[in-house]
Amino acid sequence: MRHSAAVWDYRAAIEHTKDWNGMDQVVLRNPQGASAQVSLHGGKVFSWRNEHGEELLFTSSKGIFKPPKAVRGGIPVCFPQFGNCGSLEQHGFARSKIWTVDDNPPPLHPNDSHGKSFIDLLLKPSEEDLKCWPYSYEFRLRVSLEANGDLALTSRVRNINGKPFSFSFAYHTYLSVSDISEVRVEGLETLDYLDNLRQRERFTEQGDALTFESEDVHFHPISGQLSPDFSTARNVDRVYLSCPNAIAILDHERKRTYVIRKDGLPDVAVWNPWEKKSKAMADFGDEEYKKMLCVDGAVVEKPITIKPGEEWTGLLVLSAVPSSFCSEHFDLQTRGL
Ligand SMILES: O=P(O)(O)OC[C@H]1O[C@@H](O)[C@H](O)[C@@H](O)[C@@H]1O
Repeated sequence: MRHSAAVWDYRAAIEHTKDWNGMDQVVLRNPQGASAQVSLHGGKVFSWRNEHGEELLFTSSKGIFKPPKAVRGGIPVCFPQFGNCGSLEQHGFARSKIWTVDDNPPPLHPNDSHGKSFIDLLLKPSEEDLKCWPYSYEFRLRVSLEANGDLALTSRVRNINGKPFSFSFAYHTYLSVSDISEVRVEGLETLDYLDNLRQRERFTEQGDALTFESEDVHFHPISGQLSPDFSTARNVDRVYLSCPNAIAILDHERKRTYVIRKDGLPDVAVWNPWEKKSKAMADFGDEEYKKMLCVDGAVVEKPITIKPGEEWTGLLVLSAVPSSFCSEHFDLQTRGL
């Protein structure tokens, strides 16, 4: 499929195809050659490639491709529950459902369509679903590949029920990294977080950017204690609260920076299973924890409640840029956005 930038047809840049498991998927392209693959299984972005064809999302080589199991990697949507804080299955049911494509989605504004392609996926509860979560809703997920290669996800959850309902949410974003010990997360300094490895106890992050140590156990430089809130961590399973709307993940070895911008998503979950948990997960390679980091725009601490007829929107925009290009520009954004 060829597209001239001058007559870019954003609807024609969408290809409906099947993944290797025979599951329906949609491929979005931009004029520069970036692409995103979206699977209807789980309503999930499966792959996001830059214009050089480099994959920016992690997918486990041991992923289990058998619905309804969610394949480990990409960007599964956690809804209507994040983690196990509720009566539903871990991370909610949306990630294991088969979504549909809206063939007639609300159009883009003409000024906003240049070089962009997008798809709207829909999830509505079946009779069976209503038995385990008795609320009627319409979930519209717009996945959009921008002219500059950014990936934008917009979730709209509408209450079409007779009474209010509450939910938590996350874009469970598996970023691909060169080596976890080369990665630094900026934007979470000094924030409070709930530590899932310590019964969701609340801690405060130190002033340094979050890094991930590969070998030795680290001690707090002042107290000398092995400190849970020391900003160098190994296995991490935390929910940072009331975060800024831009977070940067710097991969020094690859000289690439991921920037996450978000709106309507106050919290940020950070997860790396590290060695022991990796070995315990059937759908994850023993060493694969070195190649990924989950950084999720999320709503966890204070669930969203929407009344009948109301709609909630959560926006996430992912960029992957050379670190040299990003540093100064992002520095201003994290502090001032
Ligand atoms: O194995 P799952 O259900 O995909 O979850 C992966 C991880 O997801 C993280 O968001 C959770 O905080 C972790 O506790 C969990 O282990």
